[in-house]
Amino acid sequence: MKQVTFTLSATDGMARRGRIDTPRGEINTPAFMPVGTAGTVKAMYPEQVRDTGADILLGNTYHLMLRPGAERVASLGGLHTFMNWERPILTDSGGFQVMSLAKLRKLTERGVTFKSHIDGSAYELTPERSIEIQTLLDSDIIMQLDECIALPAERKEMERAMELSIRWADRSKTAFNNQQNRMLFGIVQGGDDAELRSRSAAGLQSIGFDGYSIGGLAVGEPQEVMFRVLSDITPELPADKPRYLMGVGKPDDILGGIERGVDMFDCVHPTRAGRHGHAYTRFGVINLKNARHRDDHRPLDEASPNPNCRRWSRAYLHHLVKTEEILGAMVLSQINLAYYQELTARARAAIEAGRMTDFAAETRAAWAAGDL
Ligand SMILES: C=CCOC(=O)Nc1nc2cc3[nH]c(NC)nc3cc2c(=O)[nH]1
Repeated sequence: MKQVTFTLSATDGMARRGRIDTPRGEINTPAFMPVGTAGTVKAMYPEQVRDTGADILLGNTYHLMLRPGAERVASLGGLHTFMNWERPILTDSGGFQVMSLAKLRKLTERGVTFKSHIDGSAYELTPERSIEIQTLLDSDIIMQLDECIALPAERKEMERAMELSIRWADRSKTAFNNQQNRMLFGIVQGGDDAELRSRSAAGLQSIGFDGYSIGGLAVGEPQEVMFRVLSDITPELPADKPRYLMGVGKPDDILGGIERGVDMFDCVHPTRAGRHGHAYTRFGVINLKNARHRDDHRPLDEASPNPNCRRWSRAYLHHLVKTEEILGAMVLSQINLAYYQELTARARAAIEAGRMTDFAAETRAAWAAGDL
């Protein structure tokens, strides 16, 4: 009997409020998943990540298979024990990062061979090996190996990669061997072509997955292209399965994705932006590198529920960022992750109350009015 299940509890337009129940705890959707690339959400203790409101975090197969290695993590008790995060973890299949990070990549029907960007050692990633790695990590939600191409692209190229990803989806499903204690997601590809996207969605559903990721987006296309693809494809996906938009995004991307029926998001942006001195508040993003903050004794937002938005002056945060002090990365990573969790928590409440339209309008108005 499947121990990881999705329940839809409310809808408002295309927006959905749901919950994924797993042996390691529940995931409230819409959900934002902090990225814990190499077994750590950078500059954060796992307890702090939980305190921001995160139910689940993401681990990257590519990084972990290179260092410390999937078999080593398994021998040390699995990724949850290794990193002291006992709640759910989603892992990616590694395909995207092989194509964006690895050297000397060779992609064939079998899979992809590559050289590590760290020490040049040789690896092979196939649909079967990716499932094996994610199972060794003991991940709660795992991904098929897919081929994601950058946009813009020729239709022939989008079609080739989409069809390969469906064949790899089938091999991934077979290798998954119907494990009951974790979910396997298929990944919809097809670039910005509605017909290819429809074929991908139909092909994956005929194989059958526990959830459906929407891949091949946030790869350089304008936001309106991403939104059009989402509006077209979410109605073609099963209503009773989670939808996960990979690698997205900034707050306005996430709000637009929720409005178009997406349940799960992941992005390095809040933590990476924090390390680069950008703070997300309900008024929008503030660049604390800017000299205008040098004498500003005001906190970021004294009405925020987050103590880190109330206890530090902008001048001090500016100082930490300019001097590249480690505390700057710590404080701003926490502020940004907490903001992303506050945004998704408020969206969940709005959908339950049937006021998603008002919530979206109020949120965008605050961003526009931004007194930064
Ligand atoms: C990430 C979780 C699972 O990922 C996979 O196993 N494969 C995969 N990852 C992606 C990651 C992306 N990031 C962005 N923008 C920052 N776009 C992305 C697109 C894909 C994609 O099409 N496939």
